Amino acid sequence: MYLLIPAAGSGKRMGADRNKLLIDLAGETIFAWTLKAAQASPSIAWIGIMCQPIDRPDFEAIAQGLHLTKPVVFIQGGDTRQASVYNGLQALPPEADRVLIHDGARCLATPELFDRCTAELATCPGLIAAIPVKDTIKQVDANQIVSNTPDRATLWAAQTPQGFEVAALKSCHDRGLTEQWEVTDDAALFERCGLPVKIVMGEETNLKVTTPQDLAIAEFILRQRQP
Ligand SMILES: Nc1ccn([C@@H]2O[C@H](COP(=O)(O)OP(=O)(O)OP(=O)(O)O)[C@@H](O)[C@H]2O)c(=O)n1
Ligand SMILES: C[C@](O)(CO)[C@H](O)COP(=O)(O)O
Repeated sequence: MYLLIPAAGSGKRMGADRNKLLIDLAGETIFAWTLKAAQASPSIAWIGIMCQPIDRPDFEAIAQGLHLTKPVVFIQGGDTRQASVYNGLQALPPEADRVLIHDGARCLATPELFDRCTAELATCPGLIAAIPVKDTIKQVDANQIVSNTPDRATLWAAQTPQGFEVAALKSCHDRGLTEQWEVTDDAALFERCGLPVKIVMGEETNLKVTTPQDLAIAEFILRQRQP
């Protein structure tokens, strides 16, 4: 399976002075933990990393230090996650017919999750890892008044990996560009184009390291995993 890792963000919500993927987390960078999971997943055969030029030397050094056995390609990132994935899709080898996309910031995803998504992607054109929401979710209007309480049984929190047929996702991204859709994940483009997106059970621990609080929680989870 081909894997694209969007890693071209800046980490504004982390409040760091550099890409948050370069922050230390339990002795490794966030980026290194993500790469290690991809390396340990038998189903992943090729890794493309979308990053900003300023971060590339650091990312290359980290990847080199991990002695990865899989081909790793660095790709110019874009101004948004959507643009970074667009660039990643253009850089896939022509023989790539399916692809997994996994946020560099979701550094706690297990190799087993990658493998489950890979296996499932043989059976459908699009999928996302997701978990059922535990909270009661309120929809709120512009005046901060609750307008609706959707049935929780229908609500799932989207994660990555997200996997797709390459040709279909490329045309969804092209349409997104033409129609100026702005989305926060690739599944949203698939959905807007009327294509089905299947759910694969995600992982409670597969959080996206977004804020300093997430960093502390991620550190706790990683320490628990260490023998
Ligand atoms: N222009 C961008 C923006 C984000 N990402 C990547 O998309 C993933 C999810 O984005 P997020 O967690 O929001 O990262 P940042 O954009 O870095 O964070 P923030 O929104 O707080 O600035 C991250 O792995 C991030 O590096 C990307 O490849 N290109
Ligand atoms: C793709 C994603 O990780 C799914 O949960 C998420 O949508 C990334 O979006 P963010 O707005 O950058 O948090």
